[in-house]
Amino acid sequence: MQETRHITILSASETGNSRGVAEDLLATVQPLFSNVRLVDSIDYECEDFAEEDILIMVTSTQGEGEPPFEAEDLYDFIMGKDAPKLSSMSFAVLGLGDSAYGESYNLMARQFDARYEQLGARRILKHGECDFDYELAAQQWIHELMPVLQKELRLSQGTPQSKSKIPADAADDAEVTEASAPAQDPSQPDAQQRTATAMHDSSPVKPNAQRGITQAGTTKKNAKSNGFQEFQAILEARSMLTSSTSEKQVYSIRLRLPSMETAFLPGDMVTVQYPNSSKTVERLLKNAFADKASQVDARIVDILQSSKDISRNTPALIERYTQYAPESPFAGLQTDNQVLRDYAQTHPPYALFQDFPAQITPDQMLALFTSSNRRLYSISNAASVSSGYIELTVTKVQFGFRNEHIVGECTNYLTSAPLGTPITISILANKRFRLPEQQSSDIIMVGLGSAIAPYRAFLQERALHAGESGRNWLIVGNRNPEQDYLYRDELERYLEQGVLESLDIAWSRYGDVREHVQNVVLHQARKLYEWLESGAYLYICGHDHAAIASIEQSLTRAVMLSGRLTRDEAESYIAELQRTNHIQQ
Ligand SMILES: Cc1cc2nc3c(=O)[nH]c(=O)nc-3n(C[C@H](O)[C@H](O)[C@H](O)COP(=O)(O)O)c2cc1C
Repeated sequence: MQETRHITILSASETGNSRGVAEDLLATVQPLFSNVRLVDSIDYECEDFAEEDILIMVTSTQGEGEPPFEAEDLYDFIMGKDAPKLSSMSFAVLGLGDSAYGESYNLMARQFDARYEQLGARRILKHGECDFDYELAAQQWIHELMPVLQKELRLSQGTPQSKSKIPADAADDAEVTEASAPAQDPSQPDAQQRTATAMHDSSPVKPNAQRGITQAGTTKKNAKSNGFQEFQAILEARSMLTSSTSEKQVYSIRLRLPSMETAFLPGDMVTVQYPNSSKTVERLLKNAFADKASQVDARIVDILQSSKDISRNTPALIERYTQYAPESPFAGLQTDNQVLRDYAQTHPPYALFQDFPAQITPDQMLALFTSSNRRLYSISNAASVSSGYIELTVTKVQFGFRNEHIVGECTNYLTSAPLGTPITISILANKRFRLPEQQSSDIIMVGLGSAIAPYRAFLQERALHAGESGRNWLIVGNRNPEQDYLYRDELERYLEQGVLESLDIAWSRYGDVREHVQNVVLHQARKLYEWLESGAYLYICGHDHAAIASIEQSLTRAVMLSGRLTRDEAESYIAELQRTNHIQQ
């Protein structure tokens, strides 16, 4: 072993997934080569780049194609003009992302990979791109990396067995993943989360230990999940926020926390573990095994029901399935292929078995599903006002697919489980979605539908400090004021009390006037620009990517009009506000 050689595993993670993969990589490399260290991006000294020998980076992509919070400084440094030459460094990059994000899918992995090469470093392995259900793909990439590293370091040992587990084989290897979707999108069945745009906290990252929760990615794994701690909360109360005549059913859900788990901040999120309904499991088995479905081993049925995400389709799932259905049109396609992505977006997993029947065993079928049964929601209350419980704003997901009535498994669970049911959750600190450090700063909150959830927490917190807080302006969209006015009483009270300086609601299905949030942004261009000019923080939040893109376009237009700027100037203006965390999108 040549002691002069050294490996740095650099982890850039926000919710702990990449950190977990980096830990697995460390555990795999260490038995062969001891001169290896694992560093979180937040702790990385950028001048060390010049000294690196072999750098293996595991990074997720966050926001809309942004680095994880902890890697922002590192990103700015390495992308900046003062980045050092890296001609003596060898590198490989593994990315974790979610193909639902379209063009920004694994953007960080691609950018870091390209940049290291541009700075003169030598790539030893093609960068990897893992999707939503990243675990298996990450293991495969590590498996490819090991012989390359051995060759690089001229090690003679055989490839060690990875110490990390192959998720599909384990019933309890739960990994938090997230999904969200509009109700009509069968691929992403449980809506509401992906508050895709988030406020950066301009303050340094603070350990969450004192808040009684585990900060993702900086603490040891617990037995079940990477990076964060799960515990049981009790389903305490549930009420409908929409009227009985509304097409959508939106609920307020209250979960009582155990006494030690009360700390969270406005903007934080929660993962919810749900059981799949027996109907969903039966439908899957029926489509996979036809009249032999009833003979499938009870163990497999139990794992499918209690531990797997079997309702969200992904390109990676289709790719795995294609090995059993080589005649399918997806054979040979990469996971970034648009045909594959489109199918994943519009078909639940069981449709694969319907459309491209394959000879597959129950164990093989089980191994297709690598993601665990968890969904992510924004917390809609502030702990400072209502400690001891969290509230969620949950739209019940339901849609028709080929004459079947499909319900989102998690939203169905949350909206129908009996009160008193213990529900396994974990709280995730969301450092990208924070109120400004200066209470006196104004805030503008732009959101769609149930994405009002984190803003409700913001408003509760700001109301508490009403005298010292800056102005609050809420711009939200929903369908119909008579049926879909979420938190009406609270918002009207805040208006009366002056907590809300302005409230604009765009009703998209009300009479002849069909208003959308992007129109409101344009109509209010001047006021919006004035607020931004005076230092306001702007939050944009929602899970409908097309609508968010329209809001962004309106924002650019609003800045052009009110600031009398060219498009380029307006885009630079917005980019600067994003850089300084005054806008997150
Ligand atoms: C708010 C939010 C924004 C995200 N944005 C992107 C994105 O733009 N592109 C992408 O490929 N994945 C995106 N993802 C998916 C994450 O990269 C993925 O969940 C990853 O496993 C997270 O890894 P981490 O826990 O190490 O941060 C996003 C996830 C969240 C919660």
